[in-house]
Amino acid sequence: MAGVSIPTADVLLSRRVQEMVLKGEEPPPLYICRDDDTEDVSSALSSIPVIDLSLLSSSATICEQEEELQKLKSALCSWGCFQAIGHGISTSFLDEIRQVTRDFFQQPMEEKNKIAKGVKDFEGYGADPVPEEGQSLDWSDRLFVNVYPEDTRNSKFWPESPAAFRDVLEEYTVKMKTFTEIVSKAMAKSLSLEENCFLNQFGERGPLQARFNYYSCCERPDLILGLKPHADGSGYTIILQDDVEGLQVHKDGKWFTVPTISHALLVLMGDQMEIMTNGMFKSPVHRVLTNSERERISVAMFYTPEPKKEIGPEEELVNQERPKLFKKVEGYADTHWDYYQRGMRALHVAKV
Ligand SMILES: O=C(O)CCC(=O)C(=O)O
Ligand SMILES: [Fe+2]
Repeated sequence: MAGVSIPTADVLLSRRVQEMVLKGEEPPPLYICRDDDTEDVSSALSSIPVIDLSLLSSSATICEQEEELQKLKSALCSWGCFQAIGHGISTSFLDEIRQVTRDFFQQPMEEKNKIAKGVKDFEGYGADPVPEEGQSLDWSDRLFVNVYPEDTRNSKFWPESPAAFRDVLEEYTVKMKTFTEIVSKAMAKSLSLEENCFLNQFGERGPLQARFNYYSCCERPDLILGLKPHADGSGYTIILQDDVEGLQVHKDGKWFTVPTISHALLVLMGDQMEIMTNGMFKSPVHRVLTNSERERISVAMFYTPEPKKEIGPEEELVNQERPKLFKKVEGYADTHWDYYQRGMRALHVAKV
């Protein structure tokens, strides 16, 4: 038909979903990806396990510690994720992070575009590059920044407005670094491994990268996803949700909604932890639904081994019943860092 052109992915990715919604535009066809009839969403009572990290500290009894470690192992071997409570980060501080995130996205486009990313880059405000042609697009905008180690930060991508954003993110980074130390040790202990083994694989300079997600309201939640099904290429990811549900984890052929708990952090295994545990911990496929009434925000913190580090299955987890499932994978050049950067699953390159 002469005169009618359907916008391409490149054109759409240079625009913001939030902008289309504010202008009252119809969702373009490239965002349409799901056929609800084929979806199998679980209404089962079983849900993502909740782990109380305070029960893993030396102030808890040995019996409490053992019990919580068993729960942790079972959660990661079956679900590949858990909701962490008792982590020592106050609800009021978590609320502050949620608030600066909302305040950032509520600003005029002009302000946000001061830290816009290039179409093919990762850092900055915008949309992810699409790794494969023909993939549907996500109904979300995001801000992605390196936060640790400090010398990898690009201050030009750290918002100056809202005024509190930088300080809050800096404080959150410090807390996340401590959190990853606690959780990495607990995961090792749950598998009866030396407590520092995963931390040694990540390395002292294992990067933390923050992704602030904004899911605008969507008039067709039956057809459009906030984030399409994917597994994270990270070591593991720590997700702070707001009070709007939307995140779902795939398990046993069904989708399970992650309940919102205001003081909890969802810890979700990525491909690198699946490799390091020789497949014992699962890196679950997950997705985000859209919502016609309320927008949603989340903050995902990706924790990844140092880019140049070689990682592989812990030797103690390789035995006759569980032969080595993965090769060692190096950092650069088509290996773990490369795949993580492209947002693709690393597992298929790492299989023995
Ligand atoms: O928004 C969420 O809850 C999940 C985000 C996520 O899966 C990601 O950023 O990789
Ligand atoms: Fe994810």
